Amino acid sequence: MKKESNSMSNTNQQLPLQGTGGRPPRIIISGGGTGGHIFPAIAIANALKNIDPNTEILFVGANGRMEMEKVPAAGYKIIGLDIQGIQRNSVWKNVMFPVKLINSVRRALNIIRDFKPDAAVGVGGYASGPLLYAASLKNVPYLIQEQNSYAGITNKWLGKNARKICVAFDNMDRFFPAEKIIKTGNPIRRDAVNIAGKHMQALELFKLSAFKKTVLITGGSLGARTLNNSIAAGLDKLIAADVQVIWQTGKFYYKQIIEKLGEEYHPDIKIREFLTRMDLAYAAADIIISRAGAGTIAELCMIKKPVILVPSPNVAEDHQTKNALALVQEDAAAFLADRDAEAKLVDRALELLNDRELQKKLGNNIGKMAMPSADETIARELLKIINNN
Ligand SMILES: CC(=O)N[C@H]1[C@@H](OP(=O)(O)OP(=O)(O)OC[C@H]2O[C@@H](n3ccc(=O)[nH]c3=O)[C@H](O)[C@@H]2O)O[C@H](CO)[C@@H](O)[C@@H]1O
Repeated sequence: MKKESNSMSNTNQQLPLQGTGGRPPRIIISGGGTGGHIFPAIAIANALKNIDPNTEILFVGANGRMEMEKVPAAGYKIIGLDIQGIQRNSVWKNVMFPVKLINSVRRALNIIRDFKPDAAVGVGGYASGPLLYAASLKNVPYLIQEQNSYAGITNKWLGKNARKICVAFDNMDRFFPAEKIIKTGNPIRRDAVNIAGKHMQALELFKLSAFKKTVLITGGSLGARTLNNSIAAGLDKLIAADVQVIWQTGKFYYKQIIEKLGEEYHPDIKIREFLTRMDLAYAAADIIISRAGAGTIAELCMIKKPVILVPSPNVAEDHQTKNALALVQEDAAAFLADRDAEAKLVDRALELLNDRELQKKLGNNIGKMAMPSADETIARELLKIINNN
């Protein structure tokens, strides 16, 4: 596996930025479903625009999914395909799947015909499959960005025709042809991790006291039931310890938590459905409790704060545990199994808040694992693909 350095090579910098016929490059970025796919996609788009503001970028997502809201909010155009994933819990819900898939490939072929991209990117999620399949039918070269230490069936299959596969973990040749793999790290939105000098602004936004310790709880882009239950079970202890909390519940759980606790439960407990300013949430936090999604982990490495990871056990091949252990092995994060969280999480958080030495060690070590230029490295790889085509 080839490993890219974090700084750009000269060869890369001298790349002419041109699409077909000398016009600026046109690129389709496809995928989504959760923040873990969408935000890396936006980071790659931002890096492409940073290299050449004239680059034309079109996103292709799945109707009804988070990308249809988050991508326009980031300033990019998106077209939705009428595609869903296989529903494992119900055979009936899958009856329309083959029809939707065929229609999505047709629609993707039309999008490619109209937009005339020089290259495409797939970040995983429902829309990547039909779009990249259509790209291969139309001889449009494409790159895959795999965030996790485990690749799903669709990405493995798409990997066969990909020009490059950008990954964040070692040993990915279990899933993809070794000669196509580049270890770039996961692309992160730079504004989400730019926390320098923002502590006061963060305290103001969340109406927090400068004299109390702050715990940030994040369950990833959708929130996490176990983290919510664990915090709810330990609220009295947190309040008694005079700790303030930014508690991101996730969209699915917010209403029921608010119904139970009330909007203004306690002035030190800030309950939020979704955090649009992750930078300020990270800036406010003394310690962070988090799921172990790949994108969140890449961000945590950049902000260098002490973290307790509680990986979700409900993801393919238990990949969040692998994501978390990669850090734990380097003494870069504390770890708590999902099954122990309700009984132990709040106590562990309070212990960590009182242990300055451990906080320092974890913060230093997690910072060593950051790969800050993944977005730019991937953007340059894509431009190389266009150049060589
Ligand atoms: C349940 C599930 O399937 N999780 C997967 C999903 O996680 P998920 O969608 O949670 O994604 P990640 O943890 O990788 O990233 C979450 C992203 O959402 C942002 N954010 C989060 C909360 C919030 O309130 N505001 C906000 O902006 C974070 O800053 C981060 O950029 O994709 C990841 C990357 O493929 C996988 O590793 C996870 O296993």
